[in-house]
Amino acid sequence: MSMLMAEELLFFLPPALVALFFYVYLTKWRRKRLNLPPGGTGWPFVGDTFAYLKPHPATTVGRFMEQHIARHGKIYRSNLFGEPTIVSADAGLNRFILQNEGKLFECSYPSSIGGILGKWSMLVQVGEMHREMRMISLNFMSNLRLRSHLLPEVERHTLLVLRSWRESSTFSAQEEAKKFTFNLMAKNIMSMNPREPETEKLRLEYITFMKGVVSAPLNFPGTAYWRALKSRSNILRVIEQKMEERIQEMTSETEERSEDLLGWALKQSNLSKEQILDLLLSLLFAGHETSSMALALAIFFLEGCPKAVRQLRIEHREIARKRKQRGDAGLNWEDYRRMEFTQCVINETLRLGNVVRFVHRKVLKDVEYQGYNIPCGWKILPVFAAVHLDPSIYDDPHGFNPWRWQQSNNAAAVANSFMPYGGGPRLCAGSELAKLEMAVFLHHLVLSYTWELAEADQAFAFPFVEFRRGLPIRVHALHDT
Ligand code: HEM
Repeated sequence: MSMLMAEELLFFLPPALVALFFYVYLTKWRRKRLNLPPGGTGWPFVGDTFAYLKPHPATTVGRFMEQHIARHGKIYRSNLFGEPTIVSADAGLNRFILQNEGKLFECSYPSSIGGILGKWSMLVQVGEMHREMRMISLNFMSNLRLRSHLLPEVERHTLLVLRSWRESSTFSAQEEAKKFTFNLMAKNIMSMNPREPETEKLRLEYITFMKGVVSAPLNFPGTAYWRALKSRSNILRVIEQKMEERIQEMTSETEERSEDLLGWALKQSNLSKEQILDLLLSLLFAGHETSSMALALAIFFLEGCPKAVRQLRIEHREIARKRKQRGDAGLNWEDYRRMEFTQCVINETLRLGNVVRFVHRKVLKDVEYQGYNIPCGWKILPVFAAVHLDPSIYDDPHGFNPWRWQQSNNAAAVANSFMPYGGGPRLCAGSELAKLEMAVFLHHLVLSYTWELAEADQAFAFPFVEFRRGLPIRVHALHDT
């Protein structure tokens, strides 16, 4: 038997080697003929992945990116995540990539993300299924629902967090921001109430889960990925139980429950149970990590910019005065629309903090851009952070300057380059909710407290953005408001 195998091997090996030789030769020959963007391939197998992902301050692009842009320009080639990759720090190319989603390029996240978020997750789905899930999410966060339902909910959850802070106490602002956004999403997705043991248990489970989303997909006991997969099962069990309860209750549904996404998806969509589970899980993920980090970054940047806090306080005192005159207990949509300087603070926070630094795409067809060939099958990364910190677009790009959004001299260039929520057919489905959350939270924060850093801290891109020490702050209540 083994003799036979050896003979077979001898028979097949030479043609296989010849085929391999031609494959390598043809690939090289094709590459030589193509005008690929400048760059290199880095180390065997891993390429430049580790250098690219090396943690760096969130308000910078990191040394790897800086050096590569200086050496090769804003579009360069590399080898990242095990694939030949084009990296783009070019505003025009980034926009072109996102707007041609499904035609020339397609969303393509590493297998670790798909494994953890699930094969039906909206972030990894493409085509028809993505469109259906996107429609459900957009309906759920429609303008009408934002005004009528989500605004009061956001305010209620803001006050729950802010009223739990004790005078002169020190705590992690990042943790508080995460609690706020998680509880808001859990309530609106599945009608889970803050502070209840099952909500708190789910939140803690989610922290382990999150660590796996960004870890290497090594599935054996003890790894972050393995633990995250376990957390995924535990989280799904909770969501599944909620779903079963809901199906039972469908006939005698209360008014409040019919407002949540779970009820909506069960009633209005043709999705299977498995698909709804992954949809809810990924919305919990997309809607919680990003906006909480944006909020923590705003608290951090504002602490270093007392002039902006003073201006915010003036804006929000005026809004509070008008609300009082009306005799309203809470904010209404007109109040929110008046938060103009607040929107500048939010924009500047997203520009400088870059919560989502880049997105993953693959090339579906050979593309030519600015004379460069971008080959089909390659990975391509539009890096928003590099554009947002580009000195040729933003003056003093590393400084926190919310006023730049009031009087921009190069308004058109800025408008075309500012993409914190991505763009095209996959533009963030929760961008309006995220802005609302931040604005309402900042409203009550500046009216109720002053704050200072209890310990020096800095946000780092790991590449997910996080404060090393959790952003410890000390607060003092303002009694005059
Ligand atoms: C400041 C906060 C936020 C930032 C910076 C942000 C950023 C982004 C970005 C850049 C994308 C595009 C990903 C890609 O193209 O591959 C995205 C997608 C998405 N975001 Fe957000 N996001 C934020 C808040 C939220 C919130 C509060 C929700 C609410 C649930 C949400 C839900 C989603 C969903 C569902 C998608 C997928 C859209 C699709 O594929 O069609 N995001 N977000």
